[in-house]
Amino acid sequence: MPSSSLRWAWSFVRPQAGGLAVCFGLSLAGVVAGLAQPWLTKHIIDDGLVAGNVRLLVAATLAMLGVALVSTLLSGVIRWLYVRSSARVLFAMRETLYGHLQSLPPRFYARWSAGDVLGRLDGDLAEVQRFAVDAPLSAVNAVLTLAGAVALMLLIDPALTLVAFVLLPAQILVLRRTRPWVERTTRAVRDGTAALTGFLVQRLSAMKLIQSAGAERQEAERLAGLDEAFLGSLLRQQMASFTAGGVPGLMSSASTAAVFLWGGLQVIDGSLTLGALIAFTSYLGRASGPVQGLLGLVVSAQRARVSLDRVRELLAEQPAIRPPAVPLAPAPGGGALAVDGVTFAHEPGRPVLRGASLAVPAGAKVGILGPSGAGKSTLVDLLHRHYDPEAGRILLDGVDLRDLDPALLRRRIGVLGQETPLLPGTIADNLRFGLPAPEEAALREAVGAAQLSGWLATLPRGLDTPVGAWASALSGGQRQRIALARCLLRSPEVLVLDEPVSALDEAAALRLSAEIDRLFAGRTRIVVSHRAEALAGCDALYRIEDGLLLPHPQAAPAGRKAVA
Ligand SMILES: Nc1ncnc2c1ncn2[C@@H]1O[C@H](COP(=O)(O)OP(=O)(O)OP(=O)(O)O)[C@@H](O)[C@H]1O
Repeated sequence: MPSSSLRWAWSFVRPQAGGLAVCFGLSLAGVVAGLAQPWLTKHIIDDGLVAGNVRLLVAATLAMLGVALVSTLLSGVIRWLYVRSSARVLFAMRETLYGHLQSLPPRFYARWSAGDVLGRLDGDLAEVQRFAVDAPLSAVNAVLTLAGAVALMLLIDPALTLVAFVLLPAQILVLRRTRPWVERTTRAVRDGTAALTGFLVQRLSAMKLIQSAGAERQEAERLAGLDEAFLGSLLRQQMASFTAGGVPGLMSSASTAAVFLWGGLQVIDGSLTLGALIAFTSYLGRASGPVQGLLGLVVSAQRARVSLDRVRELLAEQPAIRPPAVPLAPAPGGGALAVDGVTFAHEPGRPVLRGASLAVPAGAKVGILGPSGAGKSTLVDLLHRHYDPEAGRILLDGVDLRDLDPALLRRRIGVLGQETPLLPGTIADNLRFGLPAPEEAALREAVGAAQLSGWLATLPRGLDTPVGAWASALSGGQRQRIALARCLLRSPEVLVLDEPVSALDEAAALRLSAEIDRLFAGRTRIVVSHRAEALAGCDALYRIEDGLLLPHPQAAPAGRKAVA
């Protein structure tokens, strides 16, 4: 495993080192208690039963009971401490990864399937955490048990101990040979899980389309096809893991059989007591667990390595913007925007904007027209600093967006887009989303201005209606109005409207546009649309053509009402 990956995993384990160290210490006590039992068995048989010593028999049996009690208590405490530390490691990893995902641009979310990201955030992280925390604990446990058991076995019969472990080098060799196979098949299973989760996430959100298109059977068959492919990789991975674990396991059983044969012959000729053979085989049983465990750790290390690589692929994705080390204070100016020679490409060599320029005076309403795919949404994303221009700059009141605190910039420039995503929670939660704690009065005012009051009055729980159950029951207009109220609550200096009324019928679109004009009168507005009539009433019109922003003649049909 590359050392940088291990360092990354270790940085999450280190803060839990205290709790884990206590686990290690208690495990040591547990190992000693575990190893005492076969020794007591030996005394019970040889010195109690065979010698007819009742006092020793009772004492040793009581001691055995005490040891069992201590072992049980210790394992309870260890489990509690272990789960607490281990879960904290997983949570810290997941929170770090989620923080990173929050810094990634829309481009990332367009390229990666939700299922793939989820798979890495869930299954892969859990695999890494299991290895990072379980492995050291099980390794220490296994090494201590093994060392103790082997020492006691050597004490009982050195030659028999050699017989017990003669196949160990062969077991290690099998594991080394099967390693690439296990890794390859594990990656295939992880990828298959991601494909399945991705399929389900996409299909569940497009169920209405599937039903309308009558594609239920076709989609069910697709799922069955994915399941079939997944089963293939799962079986291959299981076979690889089985071979890597099962063949050495078989060798262990052969060693145990040899010990019984050799040791049994010694008991028959009187050179070994029956109690000693029973204790020896009991230690061998206790030692073969750790040997299997240590060999199994190699397999789980291989699986963790695949998962760690997959997690680090996510971490390697770069944010598109870097916040300034010391943000500049916003300049007073009332929201004048300037796009100055901006060039930007989503993919190398295919610029969407090439030297585009535009000046929007404070308080003006400017329309930007462009056919589908011209780069309108890309321009909006640049204005909201989801990306930075490759060349040129965008200025808000004369300050480069790159010099402003991104959170503050996104508060000052509001975007009302085509999509109006709602999060689980109440309607009020959705309105307040991202704001510290707006006054109740401000909330009511925004609701009134967005003309939501009438509709909310018909809901038994009003603003406290949970959106989760309702989201899909909300009409396009209701969603748009929630988005508008959310925007009003944030009171941006500049409002960017990216086809915000495209989901509405013409009459509703006209009404909402007129309201937006009234509510944001005097503030800078940029309206983006592919329809010229949606841009009537603008102070100036531009069109996006060949990556440039060119002045466009006012084209609203005479007598038509202004549309924002
Ligand atoms: N994440 C992305 N990766 C690669 N190319 C992209 C990405 N997003 C947009 N593009 C491309 O950039 C170009 C401009 O897209 P954009 O979404 O800005 O156009 P638009 O004018 O807003 O179109 P529409 O009116 O259909 O929304 C298109 O060719 C699009 O395919």
